[in-house]
Amino acid sequence: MSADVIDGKAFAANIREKVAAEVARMKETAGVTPGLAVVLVGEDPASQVYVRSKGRMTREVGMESFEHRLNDDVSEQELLDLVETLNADPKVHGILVQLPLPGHMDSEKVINTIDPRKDVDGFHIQNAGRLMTGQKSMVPCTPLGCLMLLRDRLGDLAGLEAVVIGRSNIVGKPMAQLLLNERCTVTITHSKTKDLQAHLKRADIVVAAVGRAEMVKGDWLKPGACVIDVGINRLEPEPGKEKGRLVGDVDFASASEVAGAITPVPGGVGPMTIACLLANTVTACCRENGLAEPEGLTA
Ligand SMILES: NC(=O)C1=CN([C@@H]2O[C@H](COP(=O)(O)OP(=O)(O)OC[C@H]3O[C@@H](n4cnc5c(N)ncnc54)[C@H](OP(=O)(O)O)[C@@H]3O)[C@@H](O)[C@H]2O)C=CC1
Ligand SMILES: Nc1nc(=O)c2c([nH]1)NC[C@@H]1CN(c3ccc(C(=O)N[C@@H](CCC(=O)O)C(=O)O)cc3)C=[N+]21
Ligand SMILES: [Mg+2]
Repeated sequence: MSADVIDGKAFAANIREKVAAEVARMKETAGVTPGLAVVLVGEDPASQVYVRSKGRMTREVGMESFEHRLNDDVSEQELLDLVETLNADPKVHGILVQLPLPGHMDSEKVINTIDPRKDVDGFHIQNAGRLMTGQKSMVPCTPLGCLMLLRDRLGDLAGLEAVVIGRSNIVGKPMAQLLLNERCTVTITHSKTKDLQAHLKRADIVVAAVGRAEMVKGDWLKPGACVIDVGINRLEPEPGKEKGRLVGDVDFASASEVAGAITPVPGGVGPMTIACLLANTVTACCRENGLAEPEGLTA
């Protein structure tokens, strides 16, 4: 193996330490405690684990955590009412509504009901528009975490060729926008892209956000490329095992023979997403209270 393995877990722990120090300072100097509300609709076990670990880490950095669990047969109006209540609650500085929502709900409407100043996911149309036009915004957590890892590894990204695989509103598009803001030359690829491998062969930076287990192979990559694997895919369990292994969208074994650096799954982008969610909550709370924003926690 030639690639350096990027330790997202350690990097994320470092960010959470910075967040914790900031939270302590805010309590002491301004008497405010940042609060994060997480809304989970339905009983999906994987989502419940994710919400629990977010809640634990929120409390570990000294912030307040508010968890709201609704049955999946709740009406859209009841969810909208809860969002409005959280918008009006001065103890809540960040609101995350876990996606995907049940099919009978209009996710766009729910997201756009969140007060954009409390939209720590950065999914509200105002935040997406602000990011696109270079105005101060809340930046989506997963792309922000990826950017932090890339900057740490590569320094100035200007002029580098970046290929983003996937064009979702929550990962691919904001990721591409952040890389463009860094003045990379950015290509966004997707399921209708004709020759993905031809694009990847030129890429100094690859961000894979597809949702297809181990799709990207090592011989598709430019030697020395920096590979950020966003995918979270659960394989079928091996015989006698209850749970399948967690893998990314990149075939780690072959890719690590060719890449210069690569994030593992688990232990790469996932922990960064949670750390950036906490960082965004601190940022939102500082803005709300007219406090100086900490360095190094935003894009
Ligand atoms: N680590 C973390 O913190 C997070 C991880 N994830 C994970 O990241 C992955 C992507 O998530 P998300 O963006 O929400 O997924 P979506 O399903 O919304 O988007 C997937 C994208 O991949 C594209 N795609 C599908 N098949 C191919 C293919 N064969 N070649 C090229 N592109 C393809 C799709 O193209 P098209 O648009 O044409 O259909 C689409 O744009 C998932 O595994 C998810 O679990 C997500 C969020 C956070
Ligand atoms: N409104 C909203 N915002 C999101 O940011 C959001 C969402 N909905 N819905 C689901 C996806 C997925 N996502 C993950 C975040 C962290 C890990 C994570 O911490 N993963 C760990 C390990 C997980 C494990 O071992 O089970 C890791 O990769 O090391 C995974 C997945 C955020 N998402
Ligand atoms: Mg996110």
